[in-house]
Amino acid sequence: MEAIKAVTSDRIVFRKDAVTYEPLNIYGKNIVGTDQGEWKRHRTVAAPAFSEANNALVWAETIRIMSDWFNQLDTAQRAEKSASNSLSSDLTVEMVAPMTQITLLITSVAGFGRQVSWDDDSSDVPAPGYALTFRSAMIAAVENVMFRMLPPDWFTSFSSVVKVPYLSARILQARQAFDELGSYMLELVSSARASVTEGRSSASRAALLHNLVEANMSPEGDSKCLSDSEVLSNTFVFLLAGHETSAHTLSFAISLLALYPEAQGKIYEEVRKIWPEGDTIGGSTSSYKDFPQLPYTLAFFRETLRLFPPVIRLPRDVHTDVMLPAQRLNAGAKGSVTPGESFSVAVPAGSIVVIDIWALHMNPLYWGDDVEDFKPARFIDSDTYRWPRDAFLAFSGGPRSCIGQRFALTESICILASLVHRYEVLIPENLMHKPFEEQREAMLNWTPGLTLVPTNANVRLRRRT
Ligand code: HEM
Repeated sequence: MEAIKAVTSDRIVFRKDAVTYEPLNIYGKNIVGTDQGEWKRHRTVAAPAFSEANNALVWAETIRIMSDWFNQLDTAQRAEKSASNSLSSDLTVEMVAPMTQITLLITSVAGFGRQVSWDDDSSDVPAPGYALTFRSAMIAAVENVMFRMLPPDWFTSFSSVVKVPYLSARILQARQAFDELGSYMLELVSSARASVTEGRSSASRAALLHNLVEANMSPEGDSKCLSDSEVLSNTFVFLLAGHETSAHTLSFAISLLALYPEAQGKIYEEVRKIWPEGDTIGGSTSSYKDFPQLPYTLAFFRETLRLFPPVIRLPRDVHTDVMLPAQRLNAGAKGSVTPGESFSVAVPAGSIVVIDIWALHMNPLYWGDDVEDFKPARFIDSDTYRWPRDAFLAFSGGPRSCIGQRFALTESICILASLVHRYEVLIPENLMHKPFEEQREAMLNWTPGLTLVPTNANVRLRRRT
């Protein structure tokens, strides 16, 4: 743990390999694809954009989007019931797709300042001069990002002349989506600038893009300023960095709700205190001030992140010869460990060190002998216990830690609370009569991708009210 702290806190000696992330600079330089002084310029402007006003917007939009989704589920449920003549009103839902859509739609408003509805609205036609609506351009850009990042420009031009099956279509789709999203975003930058200059208030005032534009206009010297293309490049990487990480963790969390009904019951108890039964998710009264009233829901989400961190390893390039502190562990009975001798490891410049987040999260020295168990309460402090902050690295640590941590926690807690308020989350029918271990293994199955990808996040939803 000491070595990890040394690595994450020193961004001069231990550097992110910016070259790997350079393809992300599609619209211009941004916080993810830069390092050192260049990165600092982006981070200084970006940090204040993740303000409390932005968190309040995230909460309000999450409530709106969840209500839209619940209406969709009601329609699906009615259709299924009449088609099958079934008495059961349960609905089986695969969670990765809706969670991906929900987190994208939240970022559309709280990131870009563009409110979009759950459905592809047929009356929502592309703006003059565009082939795609803002919503379609955003979704197509995210879905085709690899086809925009990886092929060199000459190959993209070549694809429009010589058709390579499948590949040409995806590359051209990606090009169109990115071009159109870029144009939409430039319009949003201009309109945000106009609203700041004219002191106009607008619905999108707390959106990240608006905040970046405003911070960029403050008279604090040019060195801090980002160009328009850098503003939109940053807003786009917020969308990329934020939606899959959150969507996949939420999908695991929802499977865990079904697997651990007692923990789900505690969330329901907590939620009922702030949103009485029958109330539409918090009614019109719910706001970001509800967040601190949901400590167990937050602990539940953190425990999900401990067991399923979306980013499992972080590599860093070592730029100077350095000594790192280390400690041997003595293995005890039944997987327990005790601290052993401390020593130092010499790490020469030119090495790569890899922070193993998952191993840290599964170390019994910090989390106890029940480290494998799902126990949200381990994230709740008491008079005699403080959960080990330095042993939890899902959002990384130090200066390059996740800038969107509070954004992610705000949307995720609101999503879990509103879901549990409306539905009882249950094991799907095909696993209902299997032993617990088999259910757990099936529902929490994953495959490696850019993040941990849940492969079987199906649950049954039963309306409570
Ligand atoms: C559960 C959700 C999330 C998790 C687990 C997560 C995790 C992480 C981790 C581990 C890093 C460090 C990556 C590295 O050093 O290579 C990171 C960086 C970052 N995250 Fe997140 N993230 C989440 C959600 C979000 C959201 C919602 C946003 C934006 C709205 C966001 C924006 C970013 C950005 C811009 C960086 C780069 C920061 C920098 O280099 O200064 N993340 N995130």
